Amino acid sequence: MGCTRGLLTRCLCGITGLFYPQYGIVLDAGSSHTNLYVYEWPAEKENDTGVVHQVEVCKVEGLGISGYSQDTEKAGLSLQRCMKRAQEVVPEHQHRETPVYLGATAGMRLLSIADRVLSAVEKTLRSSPFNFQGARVISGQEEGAYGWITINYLLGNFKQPGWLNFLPHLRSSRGTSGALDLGGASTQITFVPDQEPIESQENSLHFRLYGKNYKVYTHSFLCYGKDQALRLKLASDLQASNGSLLDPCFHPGYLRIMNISDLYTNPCIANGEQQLPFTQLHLQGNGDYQRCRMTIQKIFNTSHCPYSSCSFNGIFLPPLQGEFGVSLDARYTWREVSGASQACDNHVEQQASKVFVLLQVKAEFPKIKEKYLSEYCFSGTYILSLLENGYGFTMEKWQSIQFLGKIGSSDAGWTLGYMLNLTNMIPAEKPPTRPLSHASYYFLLVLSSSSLSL
Ligand SMILES: Nc1ccn([C@@H]2O[C@H](COP(=O)(O)OP(=O)(O)O)[C@@H](O)[C@H]2O)c(=O)n1
Ligand SMILES: [Ca+2]
Repeated sequence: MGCTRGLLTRCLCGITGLFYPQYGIVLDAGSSHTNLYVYEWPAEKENDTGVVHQVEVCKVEGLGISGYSQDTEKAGLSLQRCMKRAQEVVPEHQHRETPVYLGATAGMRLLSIADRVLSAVEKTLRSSPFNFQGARVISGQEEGAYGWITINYLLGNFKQPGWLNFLPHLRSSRGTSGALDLGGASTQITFVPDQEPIESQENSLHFRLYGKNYKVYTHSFLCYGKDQALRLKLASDLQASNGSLLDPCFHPGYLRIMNISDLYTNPCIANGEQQLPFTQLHLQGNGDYQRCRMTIQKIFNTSHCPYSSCSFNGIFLPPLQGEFGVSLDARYTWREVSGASQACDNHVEQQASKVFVLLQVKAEFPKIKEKYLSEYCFSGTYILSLLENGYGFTMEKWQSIQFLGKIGSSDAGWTLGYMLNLTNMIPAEKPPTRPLSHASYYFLLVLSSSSLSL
């Protein structure tokens, strides 16, 4: 029964709706795969007693939507199973009022025909019984911002009134936690620096949340997610090869043949192809952690910095400040490599070296897909290089990194922050103790950059 049919039905739904939990759905269309999240919160959100939390994650089978550029219809069809799952999770009488958002990240930022893929995806989402609110490619800055909001919302760092505070030990002692997101095609770093003002305008965000102002630094490195970073590395190594590569970032015995044209199919690698006298790359692993780090190092250009301090490629990075939560995807690499969710310096180094041994014993990892297993050596080493050499997490700073999977029942990715924003669930001002009769005080998210459209 839908809530729009008939006056009596509408009245009943209006009254009972006060007591039903509410739902929102966000699809995270990443470069490598899509996840659908269902969030739930108590209906009475205006007095802020409730907490928005994740009740379901459905992993879409197949490729990320940007992988269907040759057959865009399939991008839409691939989502159907998870949309059906969402229909089971959200009670039927609430389908029509439940908003659905799709946000696509770096894979789609790199795709010239992203609009065509989005149209196919929209077709599927519109045909669902939910209240479809739009499918779009979010900017790297938004991805960083929403990831930061998610982590701090879930940790209770905004000191939201009525917060359940079920994880007091993770709550940041210094106000807010920084957010690190390590994806397949891009990586984001977002935190509140001590240093003010933030030297570069495009890295600067301003928020007013629960009556407090936050000046936040963020940067998204397109092409420096681990899948694209591997391409950057291979393209760089190839320049000095004859088409055969002995690669220290793959385990001994590993063989892969790649078409050079496939390697050069995206904007991350510019114009190198024409100069190469061969059409295929023959890659042979000869795992060596130290040498792997050296080859990875080449993709971080640290030769110039127009600011007081930089990460790499001339991008401003203020001194690191406070604790950092590493979101979702790095967890995969981390969990299997180290078996621990907490990182610390020496331990990290040893574990990364161990990858090479572990990779030879596939039987130890029966559940891991071949693709991920074969790239563990590169992935683990790349993440270490990025954090240490790219962002400057030195030995003592490692203590400040927490590898997060879930906080409570919710994944620590950008999607929750995205939904909180779009459903006006984060107030700019502290809500008064007595509920207001209207929702006008909700939400004022002021972002200084013009490129960020919220
Ligand atoms: N079991 C898994 C699942 C994902 N992953 C990796 O996690 C990353 C997820 O990135 P993503 O698809 O969200 O890409 P972005 O669009 O965020 O850059 C990819 O590099 C996947 O290969 C993994 O290493 N192991
Ligand atoms: Ca992602």
